[in-house]
Amino acid sequence: MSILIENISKTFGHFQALSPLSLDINEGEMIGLLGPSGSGKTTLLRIIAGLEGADTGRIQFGDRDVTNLHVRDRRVGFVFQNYALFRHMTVADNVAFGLEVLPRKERPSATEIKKRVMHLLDMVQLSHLANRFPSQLSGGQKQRIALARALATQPEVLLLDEPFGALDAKVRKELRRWLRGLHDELGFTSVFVTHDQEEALELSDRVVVMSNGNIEQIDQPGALYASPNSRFVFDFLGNANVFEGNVENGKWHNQQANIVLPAGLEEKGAGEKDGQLYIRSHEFFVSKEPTAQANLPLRVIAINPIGAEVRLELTPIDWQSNDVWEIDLPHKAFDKNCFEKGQTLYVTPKAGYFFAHDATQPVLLNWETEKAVAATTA
Ligand SMILES: Nc1ncnc2c1ncn2[C@@H]1O[C@H](COP(=O)(O)OP(=O)(O)OP(=O)(O)O)[C@@H](O)[C@H]1O
Repeated sequence: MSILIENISKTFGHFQALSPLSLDINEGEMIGLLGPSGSGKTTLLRIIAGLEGADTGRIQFGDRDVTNLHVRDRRVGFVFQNYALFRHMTVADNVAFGLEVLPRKERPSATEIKKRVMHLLDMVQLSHLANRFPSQLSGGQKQRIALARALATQPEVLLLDEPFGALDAKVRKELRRWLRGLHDELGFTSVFVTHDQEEALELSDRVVVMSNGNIEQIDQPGALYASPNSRFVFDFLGNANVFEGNVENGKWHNQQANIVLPAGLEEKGAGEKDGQLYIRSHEFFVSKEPTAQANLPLRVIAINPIGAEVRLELTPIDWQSNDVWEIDLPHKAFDKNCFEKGQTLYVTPKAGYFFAHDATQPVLLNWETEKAVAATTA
């Protein structure tokens, strides 16, 4: 079922929670609504569900205009963060609930309901727990039951609000994979809310990045990461380090630190301009001396092994940055250099994005190919 959202807006009192926004969701697509707290994700999801009315605009499911339809007539499935299972009902009764409350003429027979519940429990691989009560389940199991319950009435649209928010990292990951598999197998259309960028990038066909009640960018995960169209998206999607630079003699300077401008900036209209360089945490060389390309001294304040990499937290020496810098190194590179807390090191960017103070579009920089190219935007 495709979903068309057209000029939807919402205010609470004087507060504009959603500015008029539009979004086209294809049948069978999985869409992640990603954004910081308060950006309007849940409000948008609730409006799609019919749990909240919009002030303006129109919503269509396939050919059906559902703008003024009651939640129960929209035929969507919901899953919320806090499971919301009925505590006094067994797992099987929880899953059957949506079917039991259907009007008599739509309700399947008792035998059919039983069969469907067992099938759903098989699908979420929990049929052996059919007679347990929610209090006897783990968080991950409860959430899978909540999903089975949401799917019982065979909705064509599934809406999920931080479905895995309350679970630990490992279970989250497993459930993510499992949900994606189920989505592909059953072919429903899903919209889920998350503030976890990894979750959004891993699970979604397209990600909708929101801030302050607006849609900042809509794109496939790879494209979003490679071509953020604003500082906000860049910042939100990946541990960016920001270098504020003023141009002098072919370099960006910040007090004692400097970075050589890459070739090609002029053609892109960003030559000899002051602005900010955004550099992701893995886009650096590190060394014990400055290089011909950059003199960026930093002091190591923390060393944290994170999976396959080591994250160094660093503060600038004799130059200014508002944030702690983070650099991710493969273990090999880290071991070779034997970095220690308190030590001074130098970083040299390999690639980054340049946002000139007077420009709206970023320029993609690549010192390795000595090029600056216009970042493609959605
Ligand atoms: N019923 C309400 N009455 C008043 N303000 C509300 C109401 N619901 C939401 N808001 C406000 O609207 C804004 C958007 O809220 P929303 O819950 O959609 O954000 P969110 O992006 O889902 O945030 P979170 O990730 O924290 O859940 C917030 O500033 C919130 O305080």
